[in-house]
Amino acid sequence: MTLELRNISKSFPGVRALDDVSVTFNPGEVHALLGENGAGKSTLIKAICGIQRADHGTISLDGVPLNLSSLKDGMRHGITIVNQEIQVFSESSVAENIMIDKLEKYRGFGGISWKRLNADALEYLELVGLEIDPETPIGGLSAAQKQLVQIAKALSSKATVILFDEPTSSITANEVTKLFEVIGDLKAKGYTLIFVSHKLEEVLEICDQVTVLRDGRHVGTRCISELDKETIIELMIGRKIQIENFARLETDPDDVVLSAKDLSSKGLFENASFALRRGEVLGFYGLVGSGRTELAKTIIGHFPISSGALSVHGRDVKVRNVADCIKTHNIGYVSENRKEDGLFLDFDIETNMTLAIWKRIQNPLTRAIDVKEQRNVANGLMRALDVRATGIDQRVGNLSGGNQQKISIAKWLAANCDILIIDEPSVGVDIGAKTMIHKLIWDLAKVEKKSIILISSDMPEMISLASRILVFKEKRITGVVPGIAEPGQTYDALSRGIGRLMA
Ligand SMILES: Nc1ncnc2c1ncn2[C@@H]1O[C@H](COP(=O)(O)OP(=O)(O)OP(=O)(O)O)[C@@H](O)[C@H]1O
Repeated sequence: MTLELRNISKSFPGVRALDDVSVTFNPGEVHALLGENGAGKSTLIKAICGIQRADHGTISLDGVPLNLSSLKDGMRHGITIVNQEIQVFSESSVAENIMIDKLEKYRGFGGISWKRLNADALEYLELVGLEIDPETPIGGLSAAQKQLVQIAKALSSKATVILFDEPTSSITANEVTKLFEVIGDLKAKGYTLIFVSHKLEEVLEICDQVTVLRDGRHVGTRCISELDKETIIELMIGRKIQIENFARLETDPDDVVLSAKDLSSKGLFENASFALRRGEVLGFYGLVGSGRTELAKTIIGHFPISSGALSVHGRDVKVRNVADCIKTHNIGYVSENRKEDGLFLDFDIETNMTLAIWKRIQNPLTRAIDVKEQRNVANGLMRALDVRATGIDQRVGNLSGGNQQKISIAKWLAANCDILIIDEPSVGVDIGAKTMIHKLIWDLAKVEKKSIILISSDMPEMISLASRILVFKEKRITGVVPGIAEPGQTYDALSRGIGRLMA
């Protein structure tokens, strides 16, 4: 079906999130919706799905105007969303998740006919190429499998418009290939598909049309054949950006700031040994659940050490908790899960950015915060990271996802830690900000001689930034590969090397 948006506008206090946006999404096409962090993509998606009403404008399907008041309402009209924060009922079966809104159809005198329900669910699972028993509890599925279940659910609900909101942010390369096959299949069947992503290589691979938003305005809609990566970036940010090739970081193998020897945390990872040098970016690469984040969280005292040793600046330590980690050992941790343990969403930008340095900017006698210093630090970081907000007093919960990520990183930059663990720094972050964050990380190591552990499942990010890459698989470190700045290394050879260690 043809989805037509005409003159859509939406404002929040102090922000015009969408300004007179008109776009047409055609059936049988994958249509990318792109823009920098805060450009208005989520706001537009929410209006299309019925989650949040626009202030002005019309949305129509095959010429019939819609007046959607909820997500459920959108689904009744065949509009559905597959998103990264996957909403499934984890205790229940795959089949129940697919059929949750259609249970009445299977109710008879003897209650629900599970046999019929499971058989129907199986048909939809087959349509998305997912070979699993419909009675499998959904909680144990991988993120990619859960996403396919969401697509199966959309098909069972007779959806005609499917929106994908950054669907590849936490899935593996093989799973991306599979997802793209399913999307290709849906396209061939005439579904109207909207694809939101910051990964431009993927957009070039699977999309037919590209719509770019900038500061809430529709900059243009172009056919993919007219575009390349550079042109898309220019449309998105209004200028060209320089993608850096980072030079080699000179480090001394004997100048170790943090090391682990046969470190284990029961059930989370086993026998991890590594040494982090001063002025180095050490990569932890692996899939979600491979042990990389669990190891990082053990270093900062979030999980207990069950055996082995951890030492900081040559001394064996027992980090008691996260507060002890920053206070005693000067180790900071930028969490991958910003909403849960990175940020205080109800507080403003200034407070969040300076949380880790309150002690430093407090008057030792009166304990009053030096407000001027606090403002200076926050404003400086806003500029350095190009945070898009109305000001440092804006509530963090009202920022776009990418801008929240920048605040989370800024908080630890302000803390000036010797050792910084950064987990998935660029998930949900636009290409301009990603480049900026990469440069910041590299500068911290090169110029300020900070030692960084970089955790990422983004292979290009890992290869371009890390000096050495530890590869994790099934709770163990399976090997180490050098960084691309080492003499004679190429991207393809390194990515093959990493692939072998993960096989
Ligand atoms: N509930 C809200 N209250 C106040 N402002 C909001 C609210 N929701 C969004 N905004 C603002 O609207 C603008 C558009 O945000 P939106 O989330 O649509 O951007 P986006 O393009 O999806 O960004 P990202 O790529 O970072 O997810 C931003 O300036 C954001 O701060």
